[in-house]
Amino acid sequence: MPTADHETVTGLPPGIAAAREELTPMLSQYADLCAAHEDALVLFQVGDFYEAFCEAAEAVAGVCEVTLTERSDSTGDYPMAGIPIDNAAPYLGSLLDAGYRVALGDQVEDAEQASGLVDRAVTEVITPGTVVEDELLEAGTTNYVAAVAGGGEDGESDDAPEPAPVGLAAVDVSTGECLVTAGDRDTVAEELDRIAPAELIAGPDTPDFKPADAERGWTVHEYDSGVFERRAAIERLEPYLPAPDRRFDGDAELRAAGAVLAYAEYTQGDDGPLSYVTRIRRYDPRDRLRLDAAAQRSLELFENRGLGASDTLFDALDETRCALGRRCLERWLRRPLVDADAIRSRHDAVGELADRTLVREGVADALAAAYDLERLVGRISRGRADARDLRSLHATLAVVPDLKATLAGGNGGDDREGGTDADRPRTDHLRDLRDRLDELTEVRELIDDAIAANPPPEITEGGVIGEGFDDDLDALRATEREGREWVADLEASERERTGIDSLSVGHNQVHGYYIEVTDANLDRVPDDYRRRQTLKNSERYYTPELKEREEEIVGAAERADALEYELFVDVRERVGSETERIQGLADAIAEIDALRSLATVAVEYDYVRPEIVDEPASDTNAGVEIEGGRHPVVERAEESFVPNDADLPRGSIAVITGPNMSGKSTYMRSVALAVVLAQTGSFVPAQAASLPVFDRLFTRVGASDDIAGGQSTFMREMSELTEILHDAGPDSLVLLDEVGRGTATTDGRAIARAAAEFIHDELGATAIFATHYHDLTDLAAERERVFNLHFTATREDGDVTFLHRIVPGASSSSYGVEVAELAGVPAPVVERSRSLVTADTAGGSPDSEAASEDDESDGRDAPAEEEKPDSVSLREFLAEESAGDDADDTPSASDDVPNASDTDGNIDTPTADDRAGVDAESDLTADLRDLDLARMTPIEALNALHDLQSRADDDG
Ligand SMILES: Nc1ncnc2c1ncn2[C@@H]1O[C@H](COP(=O)(O)OP(=O)(O)OP(=O)(O)O)[C@@H](O)[C@H]1O
Repeated sequence: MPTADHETVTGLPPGIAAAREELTPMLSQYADLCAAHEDALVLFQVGDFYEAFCEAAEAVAGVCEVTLTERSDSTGDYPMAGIPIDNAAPYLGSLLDAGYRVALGDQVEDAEQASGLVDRAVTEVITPGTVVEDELLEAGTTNYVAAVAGGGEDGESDDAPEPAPVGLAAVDVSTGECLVTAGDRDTVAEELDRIAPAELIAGPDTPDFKPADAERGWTVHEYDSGVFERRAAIERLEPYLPAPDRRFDGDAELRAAGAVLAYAEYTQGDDGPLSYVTRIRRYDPRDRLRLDAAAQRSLELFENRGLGASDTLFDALDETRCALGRRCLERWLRRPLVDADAIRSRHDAVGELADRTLVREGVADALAAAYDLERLVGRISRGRADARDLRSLHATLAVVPDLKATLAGGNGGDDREGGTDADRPRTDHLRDLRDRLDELTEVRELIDDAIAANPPPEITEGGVIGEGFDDDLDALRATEREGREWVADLEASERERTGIDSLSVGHNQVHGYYIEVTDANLDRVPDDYRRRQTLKNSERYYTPELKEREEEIVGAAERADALEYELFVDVRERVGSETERIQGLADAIAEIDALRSLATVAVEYDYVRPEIVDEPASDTNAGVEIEGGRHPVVERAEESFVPNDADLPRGSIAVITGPNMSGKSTYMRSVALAVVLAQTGSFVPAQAASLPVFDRLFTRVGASDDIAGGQSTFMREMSELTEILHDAGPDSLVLLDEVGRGTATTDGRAIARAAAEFIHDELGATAIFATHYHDLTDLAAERERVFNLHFTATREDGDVTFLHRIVPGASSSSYGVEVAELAGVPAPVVERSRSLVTADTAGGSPDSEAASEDDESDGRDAPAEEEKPDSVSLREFLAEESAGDDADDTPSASDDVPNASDTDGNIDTPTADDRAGVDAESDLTADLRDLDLARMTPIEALNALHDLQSRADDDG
């Protein structure tokens, strides 16, 4: 994230401003462009370089690591730094990375034809969110610029019962995709995190949105407040869609959409509407499974900070063959579906492609030749495409007939039934996609006829238009060709005519064609030779005829080049007029590739189609039922992954205990990932699965598992918990992994318990709660829909083997000391820990492992440990805490605050004095239980805890 203050080097550099009155015309032109682009660093074309001057030059030299030179003219010396236009991309990339917007001040007039100063204008403003240069964009990704806007006066009326909605609009300028939505502040913040724009445009009444994850954060850019106004937004949007004020749900959406398009147009040279933004898609975030940034991060959907960067769910699913498919798959995974029929429809298609191996492989082969149509069509409509781009479009269109035939079973057929081609594809979904494969025959033929098979990268120097496309061009080329042939024959004919064997015919840039005769033969030079140039040992001549031919050749070549350019631009525009159809084709290809990718993964990694149960939660408690479920990413890294079942009725809470490293986190993530996969349209890694449709997925993972910076980890943990307790409902799936671990154990376990009770009693969400606080397993006895699960490990001669198998009931040992030993903690420390644990547990509970094994026969509803009274005193809490179940707790700052257990020193054997405080502590416990966590801000929660802790100290 850029942090530098660029004020001194965007807009007019102070050094130039100071000398403004006496600048030469060229620098004065530079100053004008700078003044008109206050928010950008202007790069000014001088010949083959983009130059910057004064302070801007220093910035360019520093960021791009190029030499700072000086331009001297009659008015003074100016620092100058430049980057080569031919190889500008890496330098522009560095400037964008450093947080700059860059305005390209190009020469817009042929330098040779200009009389006086060449005209220059800003043709493009390159910004992190609107960059379109292929070299600066990652293949197969999206790059959004977003704008957020309030609803204006209407939405902010004091009488409004609801908080004013916030509008959000995002455009990918490289592809033309445009999304618009609105919601309350939290919803929009979540959507922003999901979209992860590279750049955010802020208006006058825009709330301040900070990225949840600094590494995926955006650059915020304050932009002209006028474009956020309602009237301006309507005018801006009119060319894109008729009656825009009736097409959006409220002014907030309208203003955001108007503003983002205004900014996008500005960055593309302010040439008016972007013709390739043909579909402005409104959506409601509630129509998709809501996965906030914390969930995306902890489920490692797109990034994995622990393992290698490629070990993410997305990578595990990505078998796409083209950039279109990759982008589509990413979109799907960021926004899984919540409509059961839509989910089943994708499953149908994946199932069909999984069954029909030849079709799947045929489609893969065809798609491998597909280029990124979305970006191609963007370049074509922007008038930036070259002849090679049109050829790439042609190559992509050429695969469409194959793709259609393959999907119809014609090119590969049906390996299962070996039947005829009738009525294929079998599923509506694939049939519909096949029908949407527009062959665009006219466009394909036009490109094939017009554009040379292997055109050069330049479109102004000829060679881009094929033979036979245009009669005038063919005639010019014929003239040029004949002229050259005539010249090629000239040497032989002149040698014969003059008898000079050493006579030669040549050409150079300055003098054109010439006939060269050495000094020894000058006496034989015919009368019609005219002298052109004298060299050391020879003379160069031309003849009137040679001159005439030369003019013919040069004239024909020049006119041919100009004509080719005109023809090319015309073809490009004709192709551009089909933008919408090409985008429709791109969408269909993208979906086919994404579905094929999911099918390939399903076959290769043995996934199963999940049954989707979509009765409302109130009608059935049918919840998550998974047989032999696996973690899609971890299973690929483990030699032998142990599959586990999951049976989670709606509204139930599974409390999972077990040793460190036994697989608790992996298990709960497997369940959540099965839900995400199923709702994305994918099959799931399991032997069988039946899943409800969830509308939101929340995760809260323990502090030590969460390395994201920013807030204090405990603070962050509490903010996320607050959000869950506010927003989760009966259709939510909640994962809580070691909640409370970021603070002192006493506080942590109190929060964990209170949160679990609240989720059960008030929210009715389905939840999995992994914890080392073993007393949480009591909840199974106290609450109807809470049950215990645990992971087992075997201990032999002090060695621990993790079985990674989940079984009903609770476990009480965390094997923390053994894990510490495995990790290489020095032997004396391990031994001392062991003796402390033994001392603490002496006279304590029976062998808890044996107890929990017994519980297995009781099924999941049986409480695993001894029944405990409803209300546990703080003293008992503390005594339990000492039972060695939290040996892994990360020390935190708050651990330093003395609490009852710390000051006591011998917590297993309370003294008489201690007992005097029991009543007070019971009050404390009651107060603790009474904390209404869902309605507290994190700060209030912290203060309350601090207060309780101080009272515990005073009482003790
Ligand atoms: N079902 C499984 N089969 C095989 N290996 C597994 C399985 N589950 C987990 N593992 C392995 O065990 C390691 C630890 O798993 P995980 O992080 O889920 O344990 P944990 O119980 O949550 O540990 P902690 O309590 O210390 O956070 C994983 O990194 C993985 O390599």
